[in-house]
Amino acid sequence: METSSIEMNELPLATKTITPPPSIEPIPMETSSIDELPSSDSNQTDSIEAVGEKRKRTDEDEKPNLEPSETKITPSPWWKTSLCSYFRREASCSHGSECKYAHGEAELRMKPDNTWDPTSERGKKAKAMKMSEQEEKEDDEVLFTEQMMESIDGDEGGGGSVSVVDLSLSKCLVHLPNKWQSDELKKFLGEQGVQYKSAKKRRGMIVGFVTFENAEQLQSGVEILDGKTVNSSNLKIADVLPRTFDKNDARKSVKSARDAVTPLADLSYADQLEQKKASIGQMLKKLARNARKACPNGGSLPQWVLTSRDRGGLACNLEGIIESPITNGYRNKCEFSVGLSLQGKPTVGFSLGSFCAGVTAVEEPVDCPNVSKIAVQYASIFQKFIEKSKLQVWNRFQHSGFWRQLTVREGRKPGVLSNDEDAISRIAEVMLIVQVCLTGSDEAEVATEFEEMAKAFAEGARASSPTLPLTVLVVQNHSGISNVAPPDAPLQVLPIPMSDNGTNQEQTTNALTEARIHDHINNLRFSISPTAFFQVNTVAAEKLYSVAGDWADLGPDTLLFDVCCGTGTIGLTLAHRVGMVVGIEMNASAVADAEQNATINGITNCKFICSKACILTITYLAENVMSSLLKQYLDVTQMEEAKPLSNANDDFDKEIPSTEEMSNSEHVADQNIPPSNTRVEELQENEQKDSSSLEPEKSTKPQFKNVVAIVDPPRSGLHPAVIKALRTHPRLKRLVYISCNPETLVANAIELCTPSFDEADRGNKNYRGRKKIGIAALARHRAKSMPTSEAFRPVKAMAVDLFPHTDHCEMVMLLER
Ligand SMILES: C[S@@+](CC[C@H](N)C(=O)[O-])C[C@H]1O[C@@H](n2cnc3c(N)ncnc32)[C@H](O)[C@@H]1O
Repeated sequence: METSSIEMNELPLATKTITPPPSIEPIPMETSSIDELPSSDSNQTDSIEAVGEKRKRTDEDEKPNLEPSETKITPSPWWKTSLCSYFRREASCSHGSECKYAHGEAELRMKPDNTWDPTSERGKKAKAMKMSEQEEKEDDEVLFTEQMMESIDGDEGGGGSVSVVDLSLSKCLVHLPNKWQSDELKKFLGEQGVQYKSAKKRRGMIVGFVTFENAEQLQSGVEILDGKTVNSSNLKIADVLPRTFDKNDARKSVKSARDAVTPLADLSYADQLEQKKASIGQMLKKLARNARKACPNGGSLPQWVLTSRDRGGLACNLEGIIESPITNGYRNKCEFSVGLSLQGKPTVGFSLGSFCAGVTAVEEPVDCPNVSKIAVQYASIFQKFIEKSKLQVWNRFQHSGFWRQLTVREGRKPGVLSNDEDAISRIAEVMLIVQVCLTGSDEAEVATEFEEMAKAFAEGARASSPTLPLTVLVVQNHSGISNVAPPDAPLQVLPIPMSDNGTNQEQTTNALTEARIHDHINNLRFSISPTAFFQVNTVAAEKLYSVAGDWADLGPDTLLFDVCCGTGTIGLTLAHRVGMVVGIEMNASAVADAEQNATINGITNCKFICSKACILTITYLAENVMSSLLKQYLDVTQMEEAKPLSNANDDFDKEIPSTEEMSNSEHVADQNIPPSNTRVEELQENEQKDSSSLEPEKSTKPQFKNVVAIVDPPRSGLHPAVIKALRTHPRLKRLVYISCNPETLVANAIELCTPSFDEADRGNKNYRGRKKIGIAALARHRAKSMPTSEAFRPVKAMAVDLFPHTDHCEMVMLLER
């Protein structure tokens, strides 16, 4: 089987060597056994930048400091607790029995913390068992923490009392269709012949709640419903955990905020890196497997697919994983939900699970190592304030309340890099964004609350030791279902009261009109507005951008497209290495930031293009702007050659995916919900206006020989039409894909890297099947309709860990043709 553990152990050797400081012993990279043997320097793993390199032989290795029993020295507790990379690869090792690493599974010992090398068979088995235990637990209980039960008798307004509901006679039904409401659930129960007292279901959740009249009804209902298939999902029956249950009850295991937000926090950082590298390796295998299936029948397979077997099934070499220079408190942006805790207390922190799965409890951000100390302090100040506030916290079931979310954004001083202990001194600016729902609120009351809130933040910041920076305080009004507000949700900057220094004079404020803070990347200063994207781990992002820049093979005659450019970070940090940068971004304030950032850094060879619409805009922009700019900046003879083999725009209108298709492709995972078809003309009109300034002015423009694109899309990946635009521009020979979601990178790479089908064999690109299919399968389907064009090939990939303690990881892939 291609995904077998043996193959995972055969990840290719890294070619990129990121040299650790001299005092640091290299770790045995290729084995995936990156748990180091302990040395006198307990911090050594923190300084090692990448794993994936070959283990290097050193003099130290020749004279192992941890001798076997022969020398009468007690062996280290770490002796033979990791597998030896040489032995694994070569079936021999020059250290023989003296080797401190285990030669095979039989020799392997358990680690002092009672765990096994995660790359060993026993390690993998233990991990799989832990995961399935976890899943079982999660399936058995649904954490139900809001007032739905109170209104279960049919009072949608929630006016009932929890005492009327007997929880021992209540059950949760899990895996119900998302769209159903109480009426559909009741109808379904009736059709199944299930008798019950009351049934409740909210749209947007997969969980419904049913209360029975007595134990017999409950038993019969469970028998009928358990495992029943509804819309191709099997129903599960779970117990209800009420909001008031005893958290310390050992029978009920409930996730903590730490488990929910930083699920890997209990692993060593070396093990986290190893796990992430292995998972990126799996993605590369998935790409090769799917590409093989996506190639036209009867044609020859591309070389990179044929040679994937030589690389253990990987689509291209995985060069290694670059670790984050800081692992604790690294997030420069933390979004804290406001809601009720398990005990029903107004809380500012993290949700313990997804609303869709019936979870709304919010717990304080205790022991979450990715959160900065400043952010935790502000969350606590805000929590104390809302405890006394007359306005209610947000209730997702009832869709009511006022206080919804607190976002803490931090800006670093230039050139300072330190560990978490210095976090406060490293942060120069802080922006607080408080999300509220103003619907139905009293203006005067709200004004008073805002004033009190600003006072509470200012006093809290001053009372902290050391004093916390507080630069901007913004309120965002949002009434949508989830806390993810659209970028144009109304913002209001609140004045922050300044200290009166003990005098009784009227307080002054920092009445800012512009809400922005600043951060620094590669010695450039970046201005960031409230809703603009900025990588949350700035120091690790520098490493990510530097890999992308190195792989892009830039030069003075390069025209660089920075697709999904945000505040312009990638293009601006690489501007000095290219002739011209064109950034494309849909968030208007991010584009304004990008332009300002070019100005404040004295960069003149960057152009940023914006549309405030959705994913369709970049489709249009990517295709039209790119061809327009190609005309401007590439010489005419080359343009002739560069004519796309097929007109990428001719079926633009038809390119709009149906909602069904979008949900199949999971392209709706973030906010990029496509506009309705009726808005397309309007969009095109606007974009035509935007791009009219890009009409050819050949005489005045420099000519570029080399066209490179760096794409950095959101989790949903690139829209199919953008993929087509990139692929059908023959001048674009090199593409660096940065991804925060390797699953969508794989899907997009299938379309970019598989050969075109003959006209006669082309499929219909829009998937109309009734069955939901995975994104890779959908990409294979779409690949069939790719206009005739030269395919890219994956050249190399690198994992970059921007998110220690979580299971997310960035991935960079170089594609060439
Ligand atoms: C992962 S961020 C990368 C931003 C930037 N490259 C950086 O590193 O700071 C993705 C960006 O793509 C933008 N975006 C999302 N969908 C887009 C679309 N359809 N067209 C243009 N930009 C889009 C988002 O607003 C966001 O700024």
